[in-house]
Amino acid sequence: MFDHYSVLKTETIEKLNIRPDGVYVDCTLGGGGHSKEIARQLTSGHLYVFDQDVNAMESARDYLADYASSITFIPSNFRHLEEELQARGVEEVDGILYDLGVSSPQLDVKERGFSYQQDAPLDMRMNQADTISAYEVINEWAYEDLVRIFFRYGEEKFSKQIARKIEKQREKAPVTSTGELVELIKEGIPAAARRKGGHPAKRVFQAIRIAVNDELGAFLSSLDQAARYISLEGRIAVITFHSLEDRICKQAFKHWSTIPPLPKNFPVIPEEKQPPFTLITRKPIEAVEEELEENRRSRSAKLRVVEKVRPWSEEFHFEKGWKMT
Ligand SMILES: C[S@@+](CC[C@H](N)C(=O)[O-])C[C@H]1O[C@@H](n2cnc3c(N)ncnc32)[C@H](O)[C@@H]1O
Repeated sequence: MFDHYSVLKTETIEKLNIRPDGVYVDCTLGGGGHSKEIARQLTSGHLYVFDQDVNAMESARDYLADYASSITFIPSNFRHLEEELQARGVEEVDGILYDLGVSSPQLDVKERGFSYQQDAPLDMRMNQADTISAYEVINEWAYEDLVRIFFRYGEEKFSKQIARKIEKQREKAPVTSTGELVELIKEGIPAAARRKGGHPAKRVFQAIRIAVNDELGAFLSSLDQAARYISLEGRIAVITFHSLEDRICKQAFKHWSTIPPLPKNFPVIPEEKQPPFTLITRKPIEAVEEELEENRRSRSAKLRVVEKVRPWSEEFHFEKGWKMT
């Protein structure tokens, strides 16, 4: 059975303003904790749930068995949000939730290769049907690409040194396990720096995981679809766990809720320039002490919520203008 602590559960459900007859989407089903809370509040309403991990979906299906008639399971990447909802005849929804990243079971099942704490094959695919795993990234990607992802997605200062160690090793034989990779990362980081800032492999593992699953690309592409799909007065809630996803969320929400620059002396703001969303959380909501005591992962969690106040206009499309800084 999937055992998963649902981060910021009470706060998220409260901010989603669930209507018993509403239509909701949980983009990241995982263990099903948030979904169960949403489903419990529905009478004639319906919940669509996405997860690209079929194992997660099968376990959550059991966990949610009491609410089966109110839930449609969609085993797909949430980057296909619009397409999958359209295929099921859904025209708009009243609330969408993203609780990003990996679930505890994905981290805990050693063979999935997400953890730097346990020796396992290099994998890290959330969707086990995907063709690129951590093995391909580590053994086949060019030195420059490794440096780029370690630096951008892991904010690792010693990206070049670590990539050089990997390059040297794979000239002799492929790197096949997380244990071998942890050793190479340690060798690439000077001893003094290795003792600071948590486990030395943490940042590089995060970077590889983001790259393998194209996590930022999927999130960016899904967000604009969510913005179009949500009904008036509907809300989008996002829980992020690291600064890169939080930056995307914060900037997208700001973009959707701000009047774009207008020519000087513009007499009135035309309707299509009026921002379609308003911020429900000016500052992100973080876990309270009680939750922090129960769950370590909640420490880095940030919840942001927006509400749709006007019809969507393509003027506010966010993905096209986003640049990684
Ligand atoms: C943090 S867990 C969600 C936990 C869930 N809210 C709960 O209460 O149990 C994130 C889940 O989202 C899934 N996921 C991450 N990125 C995804 C994507 N792009 N498309 C579909 N599912 C994704 C992962 O496979 C994982 O099961």
